[in-house]
Amino acid sequence: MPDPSDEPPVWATDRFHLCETVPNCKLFGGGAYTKNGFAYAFLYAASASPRDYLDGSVIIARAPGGMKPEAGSTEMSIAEDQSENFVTRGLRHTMKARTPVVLITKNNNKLMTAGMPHEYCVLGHYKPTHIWWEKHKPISGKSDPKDGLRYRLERLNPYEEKAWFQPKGTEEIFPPGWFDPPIVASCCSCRGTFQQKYLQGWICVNKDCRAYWKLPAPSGQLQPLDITSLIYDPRFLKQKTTWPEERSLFFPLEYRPMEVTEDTRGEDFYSRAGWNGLVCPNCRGCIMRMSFLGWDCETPGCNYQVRVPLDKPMSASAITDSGPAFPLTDGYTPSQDVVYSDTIRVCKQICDDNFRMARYNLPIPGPDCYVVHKISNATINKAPGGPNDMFKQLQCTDIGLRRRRIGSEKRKEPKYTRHLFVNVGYDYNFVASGSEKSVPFAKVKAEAVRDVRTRLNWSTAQLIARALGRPFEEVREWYKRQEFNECLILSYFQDQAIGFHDDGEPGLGPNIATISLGDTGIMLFRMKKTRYSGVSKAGIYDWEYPPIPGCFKYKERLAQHDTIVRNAPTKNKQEYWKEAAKKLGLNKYFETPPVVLKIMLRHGDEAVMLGALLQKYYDHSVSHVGRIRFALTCRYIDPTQPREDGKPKGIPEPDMRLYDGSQLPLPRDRFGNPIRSGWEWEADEDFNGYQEFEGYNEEELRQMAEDDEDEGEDDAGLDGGDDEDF
Ligand SMILES: O=C(O)CCC(=O)C(=O)O
Ligand SMILES: [Fe+2]
Repeated sequence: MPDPSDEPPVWATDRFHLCETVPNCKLFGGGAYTKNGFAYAFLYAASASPRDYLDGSVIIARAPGGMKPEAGSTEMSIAEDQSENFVTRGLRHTMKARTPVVLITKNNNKLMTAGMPHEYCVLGHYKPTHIWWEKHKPISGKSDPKDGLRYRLERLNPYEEKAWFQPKGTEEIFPPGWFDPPIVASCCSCRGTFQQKYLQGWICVNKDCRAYWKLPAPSGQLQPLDITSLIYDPRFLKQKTTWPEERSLFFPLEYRPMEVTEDTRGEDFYSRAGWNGLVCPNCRGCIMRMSFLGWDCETPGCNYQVRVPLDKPMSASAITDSGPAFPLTDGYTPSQDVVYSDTIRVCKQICDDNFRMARYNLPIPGPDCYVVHKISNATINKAPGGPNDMFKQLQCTDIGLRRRRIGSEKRKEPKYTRHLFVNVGYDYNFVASGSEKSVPFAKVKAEAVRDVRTRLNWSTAQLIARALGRPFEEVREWYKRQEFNECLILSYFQDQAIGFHDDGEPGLGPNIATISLGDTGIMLFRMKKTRYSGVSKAGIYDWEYPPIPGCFKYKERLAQHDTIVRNAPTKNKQEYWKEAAKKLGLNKYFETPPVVLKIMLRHGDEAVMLGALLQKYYDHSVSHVGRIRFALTCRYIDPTQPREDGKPKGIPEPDMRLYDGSQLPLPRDRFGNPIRSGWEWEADEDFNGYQEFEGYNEEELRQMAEDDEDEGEDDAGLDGGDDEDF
């Protein structure tokens, strides 16, 4: 294959790099990117169908969909009639609005006449000029021709430059406009006016017309068209379309890069624009913002990098609060949490050690499962080594925060977490594959961050002591056996979030504690889909877990669960479980379970989840409004449980430090007396047993469910929902 004449304007080694760098090109999944009714980008890859066409100025492509491969071949044929969908409609709107689309090619595109130098190359901007219906030879075995849609696109090329992908040393033989203009005629049946597209003759391309795709014969009779030997009319194919003032149209293939000047602050790079990909000025490859430190070109031999100023952090006073919040004072900060479900038992808040502590018991059988929200105040945040110091240190120190690949390293098309993270202490076997090791606590450069697990150990042992009504010192002793030995540090820039997931991996302790820094995190809880609906994706009855209040058909399931499980046969179990689910009418797997609890995590707040079953019954997600949020989450990882890949988990580092949050001066009343409330938790007076869901706000929940969908549910978990805008 000959080399192309020039280098592509932008290229990438994988989709992710491309999608984060080229504007309006979020082709994370399929072959077209549409948004708000417009089609913006198309990926033009492997499968070519008959009559597909490409040269330096024109592309004729078939609309995606309805295709199947021919038996024993990679050639695709139409198996079903296509119908106009949102992509076609989007392209039509784009065409009418005179807005170009970006075309990307993959290096397996069979129509390219020059070898592609990279996996993904941007061909350029194209003007959509025609969309029409055709009849297609159907897939072998089917007799009727099928209807399919075709697009003609013309390279936006106001300066008549040669296409970079034109084979080296060649010219386009017939540049656009070389031939006479296309023949235009109207259909005598439907009156539609169309250009003649094929040399065989003019045909009507209105699918609803009786003359559709038939050749008018001299006798006046309509003849069927032989679809196997069609040739494009060069007058149609190579016509030149001009758009008004297209010489003034300049469509950049990269976002406006953020400039680093003397005035630039670190926080400028937390905004959405601050973590877009860059096009390397040296090699034209796409560079994702993989690191807190900035951008590093990954092309071997190309050392281009952009560094973010780490010495000008965002101050704690610049943190944006989501919604109406109360200014922090030295008093106990009011809560902004919302309990949407009556199934949650809210305990009386305890105010002590400067924290307002709200406890939410979830309706799970067996030992108590609950979430505690510890709401911080100004005294805590400002104390040396406290949240304000941590916030600063996290921004100013290179602690290794990076985005990492998700799933197996071998996966052909890599995916990356959206947010950045680094693991400290024992290895946590989560979704990101990363070959990098966890950083020992002793080696973390930011001191306040190293101390975070000591703080959270104190907090969690305190909470357990309160829950048991036992003295702290006593609880602290046996708690030691399960104290946190791992800390996952996550940073979320603007629009980054963590989708619904649980923290119930095998080998994780029952307690998980997080400290939230920066902008307010919105932590949502909802039942896991299988628990809520009582049935797995595959239709199997959820036999391992008894139903809990708030789940779909709670009463019916509760009444029958034990019997169903008891009567399970030893053979053909799957069939039995499927039948059981069907009988109960459990058909809600694909419905989003309602959010039951919203916790507003402000700067310095802690969220503690207690009880292993909590992770089996509920998922949580966290998003934030604003530019930057850090979450430092500590877990206990059982050293005796093997890691999935058999590698060592790290070096055990018992928590030898001390932290005692009760040493800070307490809020005082106007007579100067310290204020604190009781030691033990009590249920709120008005809790009247578990009920079906009813107390939640429909509108708000729908909104949340929609927001959630935007995040792309497939790879929730630590992926943080990467498929933006899908
Ligand atoms: O961002 C957060 O606060 C939560 C992080 C989390 O859920 C996790 O690390 O598993
Ligand atoms: Fe989590």
